[in-house]
Amino acid sequence: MMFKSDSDHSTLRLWRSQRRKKDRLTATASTTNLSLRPRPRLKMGSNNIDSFLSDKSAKVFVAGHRGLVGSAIVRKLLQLGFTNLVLRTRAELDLTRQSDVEAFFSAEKPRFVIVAAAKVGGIHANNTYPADFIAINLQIQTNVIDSAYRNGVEKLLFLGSSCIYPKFAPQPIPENALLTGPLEPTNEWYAIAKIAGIKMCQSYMIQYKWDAISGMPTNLYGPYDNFHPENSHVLPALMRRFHEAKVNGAKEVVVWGTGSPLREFLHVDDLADACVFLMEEYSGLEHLNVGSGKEVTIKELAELMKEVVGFEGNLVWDTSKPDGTPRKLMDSSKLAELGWKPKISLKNGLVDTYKWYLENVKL
Ligand SMILES: NC(=O)C1=CN([C@@H]2O[C@H](COP(=O)(O)OP(=O)(O)OC[C@H]3O[C@@H](n4cnc5c(N)ncnc54)[C@H](OP(=O)(O)O)[C@@H]3O)[C@@H](O)[C@H]2O)C=CC1
Ligand SMILES: C[C@H]1O[C@H](OP(=O)(O)OP(=O)(O)OC[C@H]2O[C@@H](n3cnc4c(=O)[nH]c(N)nc43)[C@H](O)[C@@H]2O)[C@@H](O)[C@@H](O)C1=O
Repeated sequence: MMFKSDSDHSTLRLWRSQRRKKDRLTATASTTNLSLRPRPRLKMGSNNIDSFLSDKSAKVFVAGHRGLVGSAIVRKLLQLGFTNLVLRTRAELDLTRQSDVEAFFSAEKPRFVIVAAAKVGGIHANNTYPADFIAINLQIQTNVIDSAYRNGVEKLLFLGSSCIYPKFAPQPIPENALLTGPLEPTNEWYAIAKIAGIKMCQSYMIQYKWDAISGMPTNLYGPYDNFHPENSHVLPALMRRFHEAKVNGAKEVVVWGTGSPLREFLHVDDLADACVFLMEEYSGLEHLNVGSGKEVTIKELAELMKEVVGFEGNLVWDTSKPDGTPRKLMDSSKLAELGWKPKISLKNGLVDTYKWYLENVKL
């Protein structure tokens, strides 16, 4: 089965059905240039099984396993029965250090890699620390992707972000809107690093026929999010602010910007499910959007958060803070065509995340 889009580099392939064919190295003439052909000399593991899910003893390195995304991926893999996860904190392995990353891959030889380690933050952090956002992310992803390739990793999943798209991209944003216009200034440094990560995966796929894919998640939330008052994303920031206001009996809560920007939110457990799906089902050159398909204004999000947390005061809008991009709803129809859909509604996800927050976050 094959899916095609209209971009030059966008032959989407349901690789699994192809790779089950007996002669796996035979590609059709029409797909030879963009297709992924395994490199037998780099095959790892004694049983040589292609499917990610068919060997739960395969060694999987989840980079960034204590973060929002990495921890959800680890939960998902453990739930699926994976028994050989390789995990390192930043203190144990600083992924910005090339020689340390090379030594780690050379010693551990993981069979699969999911890159969920990055310098991440909300609109204020991105705007305030542009050098960190471009430099750290370029370093982490370059070191991990290159070392993974050089040490025989079979498949790697790189995670970007919906901020890679132009500020005024068509809505919902298709994958081929990439590099068609200027970026949102508040996060262009981070976006440039993420775009470089996508291009690096594509280039290794083209030159080395290596199975390095990219997923572009929309705005995420859930357990183990960053609840920092200034540097976090809007959803955890508001959860904490409303909670503290409720506990302290405050009459109002300040929310940044005008409240008019639209954002699409996806629960991180859905994202983790999508990551496993991509590892199992997808080996195309093009990055794939991973979204919920549902958007809300920041004002609607704040009202919903107020209700979930049980704060009874007023909202005050601080319009001196930036709104950022006006709208970034992603078109995730390609992923849907492949067979993946999110399950968790925003309301249910907020209720669950607030429950987790009450049980786990110490104020
Ligand atoms: N959060 C969101 O809304 C979205 C996130 N994404 C993407 O998902 C991925 C994960 O993001 P998220 O989970 O939110 O981020 P978090 O900040 O929650 O987690 C980042 C993880 O990266 C690790 N890390 C950071 N720097 C280093 C380093 N130098 N060496 C080793 N490890 C490091 C951290 O390790 P430690 O805990 O040890 O410090 C942490 O575990 C990123 O690629 C991000 O771009 C995409 C779209 C939206
Ligand atoms: C995932 C994505 O996240 C970032 O982009 P963003 O979507 O603009 O991120 P945000 O969650 O920080 O803000 C969303 C909206 O919400 C408003 N807002 C209100 N009140 C608060 C507030 O208290 N905190 C924050 N952070 N925002 C607030 C805020 O003004 C903005 O209008 C990228 O930099 C980049 O990291 C990236 O890829």
